Amino acid sequence: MSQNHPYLGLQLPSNAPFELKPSHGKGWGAFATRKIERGAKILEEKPLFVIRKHHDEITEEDVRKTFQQSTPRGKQQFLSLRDNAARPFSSMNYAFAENSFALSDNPPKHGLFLIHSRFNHSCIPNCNVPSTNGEIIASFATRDIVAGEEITFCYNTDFECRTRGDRHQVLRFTCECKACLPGTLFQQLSDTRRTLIRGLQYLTLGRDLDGQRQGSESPIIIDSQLKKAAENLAIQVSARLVYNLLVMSLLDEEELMNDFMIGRMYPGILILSTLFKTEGNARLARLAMEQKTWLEKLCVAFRLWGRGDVVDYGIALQLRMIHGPS
Ligand SMILES: C[S@@+](CC[C@H](N)C(=O)[O-])C[C@H]1O[C@@H](n2cnc3c(N)ncnc32)[C@H](O)[C@@H]1O
Repeated sequence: MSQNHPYLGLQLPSNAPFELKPSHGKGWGAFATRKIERGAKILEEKPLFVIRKHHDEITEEDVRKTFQQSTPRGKQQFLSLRDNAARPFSSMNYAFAENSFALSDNPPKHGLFLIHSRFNHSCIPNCNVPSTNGEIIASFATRDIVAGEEITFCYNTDFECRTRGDRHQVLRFTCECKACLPGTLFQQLSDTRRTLIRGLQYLTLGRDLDGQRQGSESPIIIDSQLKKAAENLAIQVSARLVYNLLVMSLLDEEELMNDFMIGRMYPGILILSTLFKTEGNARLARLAMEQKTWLEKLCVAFRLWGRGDVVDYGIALQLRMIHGPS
């Protein structure tokens, strides 16, 4: 059946390091045809077409109109899309939603991408969420990928803070990656690590994933005084550094540490480590950051635990200015 599947008509770049083929239990997917080194570009792709609206405002009529304006080849490629490689999509709007990526929020812009949309999801992926540059999107290997391995990215940006059950509710399919396989030690630890990361994020940002405060019915932080201190952005700089390094160590254990994650988190941690004004604290923070691994940095930073610094009050003031009044 896969010999005459419409996806075989999708044109890959001549140097693409992957092929499209059936992926067990996941429709079709992209599989490496040779070793792809960490950091290497996997695919750069232009959209088949673009719709300039917020995704929840895009209608069947919008997609139909844009489709009508496409070239005959574009039309044929759009019509070759299948709902998880099986049946034709029930509507053009649904086909667009399942095969598009946001290009910008302001002004809103979504592009339909034929090839990147064939990449399946993993909660421990080996590829970044395709990054945008104008209307072009690109994906890179976040670790070495061996020939034959499936190329995956994580469909949601906050999954490092969500447990398996939580993730599956959002995904609407059952992921079977290493972090999702029930009955394994890794999976149990994964849920614990991701819950801890969510709590540590609450402690440093004073807000939950959705930007909200937790009600008492969702006790990620059960110590009410600590929760209040977090919400008032009054957590000491020493504790902030420890919480941040603990997040990095947990991400490392979870196999989610990669150049994109480092790029997102490290600059803030580095700034934090230079804020200490008390000499002994400043020395310890420097020593922590000089260590090689995240765990080693964390172990040294633990020696700062509970040590107040003259900068604590100033940081709270600055953060309140950034985050607004609590
Ligand atoms: C954007 S498509 C990915 C390509 C799709 N497999 C295909 O054949 O066209 C997203 C759909 O693929 C399936 N999928 C993606 N990742 C999956 C996973 N880890 N486990 C099971 N199904 C998955 C789901 O049906 C999902 O709605």
